[in-house]
Amino acid sequence: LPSTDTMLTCAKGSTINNCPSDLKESKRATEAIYPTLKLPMKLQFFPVGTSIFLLLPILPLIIGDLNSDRQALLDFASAVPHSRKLNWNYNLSVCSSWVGISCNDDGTRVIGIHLPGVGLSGPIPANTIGKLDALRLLSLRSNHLNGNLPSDIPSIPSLQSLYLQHNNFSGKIPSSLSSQINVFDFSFNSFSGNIPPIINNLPRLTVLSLQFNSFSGTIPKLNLPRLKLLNLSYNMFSGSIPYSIRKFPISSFVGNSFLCGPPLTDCSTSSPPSPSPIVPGKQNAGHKKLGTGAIIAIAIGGSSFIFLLVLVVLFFCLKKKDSGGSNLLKGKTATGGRSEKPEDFGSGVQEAEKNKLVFFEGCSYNFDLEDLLRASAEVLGKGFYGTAYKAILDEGVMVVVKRLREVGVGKREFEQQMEVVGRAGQHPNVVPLRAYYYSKDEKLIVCDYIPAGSLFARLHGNRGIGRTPLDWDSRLKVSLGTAKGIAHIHSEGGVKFTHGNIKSSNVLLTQDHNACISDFGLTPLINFLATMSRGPGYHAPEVIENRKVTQKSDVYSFGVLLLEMLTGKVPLKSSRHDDAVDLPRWVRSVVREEWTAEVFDLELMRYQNIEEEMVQMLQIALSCVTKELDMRPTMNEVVRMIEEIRQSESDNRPSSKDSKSKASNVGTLP
Ligand SMILES: Nc1ncnc2c1ncn2[C@@H]1O[C@H](COP(=O)(O)OP(=O)(O)OP(=O)(O)O)[C@@H](O)[C@H]1O
Repeated sequence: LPSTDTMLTCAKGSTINNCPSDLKESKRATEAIYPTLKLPMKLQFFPVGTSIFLLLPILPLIIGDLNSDRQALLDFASAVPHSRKLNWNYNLSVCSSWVGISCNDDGTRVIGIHLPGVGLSGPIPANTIGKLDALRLLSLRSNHLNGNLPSDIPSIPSLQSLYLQHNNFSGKIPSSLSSQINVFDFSFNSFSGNIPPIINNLPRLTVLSLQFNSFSGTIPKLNLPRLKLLNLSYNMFSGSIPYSIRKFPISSFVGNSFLCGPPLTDCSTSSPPSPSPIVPGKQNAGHKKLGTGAIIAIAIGGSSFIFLLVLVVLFFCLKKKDSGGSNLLKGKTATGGRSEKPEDFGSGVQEAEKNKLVFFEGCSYNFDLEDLLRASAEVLGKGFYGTAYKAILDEGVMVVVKRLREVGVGKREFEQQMEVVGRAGQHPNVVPLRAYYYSKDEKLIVCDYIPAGSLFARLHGNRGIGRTPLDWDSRLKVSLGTAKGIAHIHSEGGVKFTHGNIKSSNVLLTQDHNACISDFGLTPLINFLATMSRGPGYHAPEVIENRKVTQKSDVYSFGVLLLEMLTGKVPLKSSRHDDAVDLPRWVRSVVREEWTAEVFDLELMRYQNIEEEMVQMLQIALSCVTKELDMRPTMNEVVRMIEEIRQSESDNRPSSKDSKSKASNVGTLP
């Protein structure tokens, strides 16, 4: 270290040129890290300051900040080649613009690196990622990284989730691990050595995935109370499976020839582990030489094995060719979903066109098509736009992938429409859209998974015992939310932009009944006849007669949706629902006969003092389903009218006795 005097000389100087040359670098670094702190200039007045100044250059090492995080990331990016552009530019904001980086709430530290499938290759040097001492999640899966994992990475004190699967890392698991780790995925690499006993020092560990590596030795006694998922399959473990992990399924252990004990075969019946006779080496120096017979037997066995292997590989290659590339997502029908045959999605994706998922602006996800195709998935259902799949990506991110069929436009038109759709899709009542994909044979749309199901399912599903009806307050909330979502789509997309497919299965609900509208803006992309073939339940008369889709035809469909919520009836001629009717016509006829109270869903009759609100909602619905489109309100007007229901009600909430007379007023409406 330079002498205190030299330090002071430098500290007193107002410009960097006053520093002796050996200190210029350190002063520069200090000022880069603390651009607003002029601490060194003030230190001259306080003797104690000298020692603080001495500490300054190493302070970032002790207490990291965003600048040190940025530098560590830049060091990583410059040392590790990557084929995908990361936008890690010094002039851009680390927290909002750098691909794959997430920060804490106040934007002062990097807490997540999420770079799956970005073409990272080669080894990771020490002192890069390992310096990010606030990091909680590191996902580098599905890259081409190799070499040893630097020991400073898994020992980052705050690290909770480590996803390194599908790379080519080798060497041992580092001996120092953060005690915060709860997900440890090293699968599909070339790691070797034992499972270090230190793994027992991870009390929070819930996932330990080490499958498809070259780990060997006996499995240590694992004392991990929170462990939910364990996979040690396809390694070279030997000996008996410890009691503490025998509860895990057989799939957790298969592929380890010398491993025994439940759930695999009993140790007494399986052959004891023995050194490999095939590759005699140093370890076998003390063992008996093999006889000629044994060598011939091994040779015959070996060549049969290779022959079989070639056959299996050939079989899979042919199968792959057959299905157009099928290590793709296999759906399983969701519980309660339609019982159709699961399909592969992405089966038409050309190899050359992979990784061209286009993310909508503001989307912080960073996965690629291959991640989607590899993710575990289930079929949610089949609509007329195509099949919807729920896909769970590695970090637990759930998305819905819609595989569009009957797309009747070219790539440019598709992309232009997606631009508008992306712009219109940013609203709390619109399902967040994340990405799309277009190729000759495959068109996909990716959006968030909304957990509590659709309005259709809540209104008409599970009519049996244990059903919880959707109460009136929730229906009111859903009506307003949906109206706001559609109004937003109309105003953001421009006058010609329509939703085009408003119906209760396209209104998705969050746990607290916040409504999100989905599947909008797709009508212009889809073959119109395919659209119409689904029945006229929600379609305005002009859509059926003249194929005239406008924002006013959306208003009509929304009116039908309101009637569906008020009556509990399905607005379709459906063989599967007995109470499916042409709702606007039926409601009008009942109201005309002044039996308005009869239209309401019996399930709503148990709630007190809601008739006035229901009647007001019925008025709004009927104004939306007016045959003359010019007489229909705009969606903004509909929002205002629904908002007024509660405002007027909060002043003067009527008793249920008034309902009969109020209900009869509906008959005077258009
Ligand atoms: N983002 C999502 N989150 C949760 N469930 C969804 C999501 N998108 C669709 N679903 C559900 O998946 C099922 C199939 O949806 P899909 O949109 O493909 O068909 P649909 O709504 O029945 O018809 P259409 O194609 O006309 O919109 C429906 O039950 C729908 O409610």
